[in-house]
Amino acid sequence: MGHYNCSQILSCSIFFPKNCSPLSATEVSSKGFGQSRALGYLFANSTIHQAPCIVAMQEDNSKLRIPHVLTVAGSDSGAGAGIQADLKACAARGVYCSTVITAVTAQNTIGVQGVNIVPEDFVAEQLKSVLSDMNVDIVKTGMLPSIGIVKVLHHSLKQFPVRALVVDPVMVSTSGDVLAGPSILAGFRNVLVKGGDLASSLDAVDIFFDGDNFYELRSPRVRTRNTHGTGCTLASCIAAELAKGSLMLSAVKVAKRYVGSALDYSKDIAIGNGLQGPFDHLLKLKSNVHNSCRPQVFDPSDLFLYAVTDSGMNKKWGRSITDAVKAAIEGGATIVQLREKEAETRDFLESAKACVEICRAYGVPLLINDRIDVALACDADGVHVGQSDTPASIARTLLGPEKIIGVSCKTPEQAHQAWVDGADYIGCGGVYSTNTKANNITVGLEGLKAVCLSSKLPVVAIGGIGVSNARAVMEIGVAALKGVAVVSALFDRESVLNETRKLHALLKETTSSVK
Ligand SMILES: Cc1ncc(COP(=O)(O)OP(=O)(O)O)c(N)n1
Ligand SMILES: Cc1ncsc1CCOP(=O)(O)O
Ligand SMILES: [Mg+2]
Repeated sequence: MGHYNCSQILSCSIFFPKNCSPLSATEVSSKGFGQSRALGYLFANSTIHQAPCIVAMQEDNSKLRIPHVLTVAGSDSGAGAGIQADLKACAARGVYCSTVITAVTAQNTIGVQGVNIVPEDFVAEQLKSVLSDMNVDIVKTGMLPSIGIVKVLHHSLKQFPVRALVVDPVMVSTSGDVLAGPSILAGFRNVLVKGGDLASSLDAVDIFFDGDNFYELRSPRVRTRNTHGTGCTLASCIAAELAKGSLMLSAVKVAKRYVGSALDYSKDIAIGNGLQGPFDHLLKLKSNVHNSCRPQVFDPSDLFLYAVTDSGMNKKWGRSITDAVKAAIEGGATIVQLREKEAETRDFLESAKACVEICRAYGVPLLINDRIDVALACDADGVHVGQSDTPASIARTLLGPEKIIGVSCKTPEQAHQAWVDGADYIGCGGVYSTNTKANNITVGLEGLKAVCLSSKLPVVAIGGIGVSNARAVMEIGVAALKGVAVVSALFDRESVLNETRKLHALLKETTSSVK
């Protein structure tokens, strides 16, 4: 991070709602920035430095106080910018966002086809509704289409002060026209000058001024057409971080990093036919497009033949994890778990990514044993955790609602807790003793049956199971038992394909006779 000297700064002025007095202020006018087009400017009240942290603050022992940003901006029908971008950015950053709409625009990725400005008195009414009731922490402004609306906002903020104001004025249009000169900037203490639109620069360089020092914030430029709404999003994200109690500089840094990640994540998505598309604030669309052939909901029948890998066994037989996984699926495995206890994290991640590709191509879910970080990094379908691993409730929080979570249980109480924690299935065992997990307490068929009878979740049996005893396991005849999970009977063998086929055929036979 570099420092800029004061000869590069011009003065300007603006009000703050808390005291409405002009503060000394600045604008960066270094050569490159002064000549650039479509710069956005963001401002916020420096009093935020004394702000307490309010994230999920408890009020009167019962109410949870949620950080709250009010955005005062225009609606973008294409939902890439404006109010819609602000809502998505705040949601992504975990902050409540209320909205006062100043104008309704008809726009898409091609351009703006129409603008309908909301009457001043109705903007005032919206402001009063929200500010008089909702404990707003930070106000963020976007499109303020008339002096009258600026005055209305000023008046409302005098009546209902907030902790800080983040202003995102449009100074220069994308076409290069100056829409507001330096004089409107007088009074800001904290200023961020965005350099993201300087297309000639390899990096995206912004300059932040906190009233005393200048900081250069540099990140790699993301090459993408999907940049519509980056300014609104950056400003909203700064507002969101401030609402959570961040200091100004860290709020700006987090916001810049968030926008960079969102752009990078969305760089190849295609929405609309125009030159500048929107990006994905929630970092979700790409994976959904990518995974569109994958079932979104866990299907308990996937537990039928559960193949669990073991790197030691694959190494012993001279095969890679990917070859082992492919052979198991071709032999009939209906779900795969990578249980790579010895692997280095980097190697594990690399093979996990390759296995995700393979499993996705076959439409078979892939879970990761123990390692939630690896599951997230390779976008696996879920994880399997044991009683001494990360609790399933935390795994659920980290992985979100769609991923599959399995939990090892030996007792009905553990099975109940797994259900409470948001798990999808239970792995019950060891049913029989096994060298694969030495010193593991076995539950036997009785223990398996007790867990299955009590469980609200589907169950897969594990531990010492193979062709010789899979029938006995399935024949306990309890509806919750959906299949068997197997390590050595598939992978500590010469041919994974043949062993999986044999076990699959046997399970098929068993289930048809049990029915
Ligand atoms: C399907 C399935 N069931 C149980 C386990 C065992 O998990 P855990 O208790 O965490 O033990 P480790 O596998 O980590 O040794 C499992 N992996 N899969
Ligand atoms: C991971 C695990 N959890 C309980 S037993 C077991 C090992 C199962 O391996 P195998 O199928 O070779 O008995
Ligand atoms: Mg474990």
